[in-house]
Amino acid sequence: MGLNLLLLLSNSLVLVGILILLGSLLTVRRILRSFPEGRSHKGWFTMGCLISLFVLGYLAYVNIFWEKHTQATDLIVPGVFFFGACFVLLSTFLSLNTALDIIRICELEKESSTDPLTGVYNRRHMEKCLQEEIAKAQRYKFDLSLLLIDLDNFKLINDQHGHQVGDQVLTDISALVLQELRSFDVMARYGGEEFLVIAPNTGPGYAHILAERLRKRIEMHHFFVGSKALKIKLTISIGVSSYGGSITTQESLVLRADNNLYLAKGQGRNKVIADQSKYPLQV
Ligand SMILES: Nc1nc2c(ncn2[C@@H]2O[C@H](COP(=O)(O)OP(=O)(O)OP(=O)(O)O)[C@@H](O)[C@H]2O)c(=O)[nH]1
Repeated sequence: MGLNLLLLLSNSLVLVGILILLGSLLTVRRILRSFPEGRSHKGWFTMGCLISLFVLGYLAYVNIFWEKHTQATDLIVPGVFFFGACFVLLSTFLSLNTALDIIRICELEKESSTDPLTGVYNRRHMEKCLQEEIAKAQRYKFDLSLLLIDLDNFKLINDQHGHQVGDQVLTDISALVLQELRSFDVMARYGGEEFLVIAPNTGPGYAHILAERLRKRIEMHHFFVGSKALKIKLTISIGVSSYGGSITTQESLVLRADNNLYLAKGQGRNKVIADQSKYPLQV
């Protein structure tokens, strides 16, 4: 191999290697933008610094050995540099794709478990959570309560102010209720204007207190909707049920909460009826 060709080849391998490393840095930048702050973020930042150091090393190498490659074996180091850079690019590229795939899967999972209007969980996800909580209550003898919340005379809001205002009220109510719950409580939209709260580690007494707190919070609230000029008052009724006795299944828990909600509506609305044995379960 001629000397000029040897020099051209060895220097090109290192220079192209530098370009490939710069390409990897761009990929690392995209990964950093995709990840929230945290351990992975710090790890990828370190990776970016290391790649930058590699670039400096490659530049120093070309600078020192620009005309010093005289035999075929001198191609080994530039070759290792080149394939090393390819390896870094491939690793970062595959990591980026994996990260984007994971983000997409998380988004799909979130979409499939949340209600698009209010952002709280949907009924499907609620049923899954409830099943898990019942299993825990059975196994570890934990308390468990359900709160079935229904907006009072909500049809009137839709009829008087329109469906869009009704939607806004539903969204605001979800946010208000969520503010009152603990992080491990689960709130789901159970139906049109019905919400269900799963309260783990919560017995009948505290569930009743929680439901009363929610009822009062909504009663005191002024809903400003539309152009904010529209001030709406609204109340909710809540049926509460608690795990224990004959109520040990998903169906019986929901049915008891539903029966209690029915009683609350019957007693004039804006009311909480908690699980009490004096009300027989009506199937
Ligand atoms: N805006 C809006 N309205 C909804 C939605 N889902 C259900 N609704 C309305 O909720 C209303 C429920 O009416 P009803 O079942 O008669 O209950 P209510 O008027 O709240 O009366 P009570 O429950 O007996 O106090 C209906 O007008 C539905 O159209 C929704 O996603 N958006």
